[in-house]
Amino acid sequence: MSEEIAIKVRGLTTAYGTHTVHEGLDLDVMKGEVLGVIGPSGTGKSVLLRAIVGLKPPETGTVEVFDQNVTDLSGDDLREVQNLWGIMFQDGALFSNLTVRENVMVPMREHTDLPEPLMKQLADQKLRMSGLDDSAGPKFPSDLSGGMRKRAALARALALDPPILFLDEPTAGLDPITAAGFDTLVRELQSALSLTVFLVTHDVDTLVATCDRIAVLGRKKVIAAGTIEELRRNDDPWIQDYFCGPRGRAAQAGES
Ligand SMILES: Nc1ncnc2c1ncn2[C@@H]1O[C@H](COP(=O)(O)OP(=O)(O)OP(=O)(O)O)[C@@H](O)[C@H]1O
Repeated sequence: MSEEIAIKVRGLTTAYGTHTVHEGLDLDVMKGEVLGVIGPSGTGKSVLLRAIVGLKPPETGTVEVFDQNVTDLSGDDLREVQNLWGIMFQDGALFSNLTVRENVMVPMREHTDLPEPLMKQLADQKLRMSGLDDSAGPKFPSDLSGGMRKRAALARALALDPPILFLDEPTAGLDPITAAGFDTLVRELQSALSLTVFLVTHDVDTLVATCDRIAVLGRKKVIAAGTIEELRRNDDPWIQDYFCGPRGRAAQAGES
């Protein structure tokens, strides 16, 4: 991790109708870190991710990615900046009518003019990097297990070699062993590719296994950010319950 800021969010306010989700939210994601984003259900973790990547225009505030203000971009400018990140949505969001390999090729088709054979080769490479063997490429998403679908979605997020990866609940719905395998993969890829990772999760095991720092959302803002050790010393009741309640203690025991 460097001291350089990869993503800088300042004064972010988002709303749906009269419902304000974030109000004056500030957040820094440092280059090369895995930042976990946690908080009670409905505090706006997914909306924050969507606001950063331009899918939910904010009411006010700015988002800078590598010093470039991405808040007001549209058209070609937005498309260009989208090459800086890959996104793995909560449900994987694979196209069910495309093979796994074709799914990984979708961002390449949208953002590059690479020849078809090279796209196929690169897609297979991303699938292998994500822990799938060559037999997965020609299959349809429905032919894969939940864990394999998550890996395919990760391969698609990595399709354009982005420096930043957004993961929304990557281990949700996986059994603990498959989830642990996915956590290891994320950490290995982060280290091999020097990725900056923004990871929304409820899974305390995932936080312990993958994250350098954690940001806690609550009361429409980031109420705390730091390492797990730092957050364990925070006296906010939700944070105490999260890290020092039974599940947090179990994860801590697994860590030592
Ligand atoms: N498309 C939408 N239209 C209206 N309200 C929305 C929409 N998307 C999200 N919201 C609202 O924004 C708030 C934050 O939602 P969000 O999904 O970001 O929460 P979250 O912290 O990710 O929750 P969870 O942990 O349950 O996934 C919620 O009150 C939700 O109902």
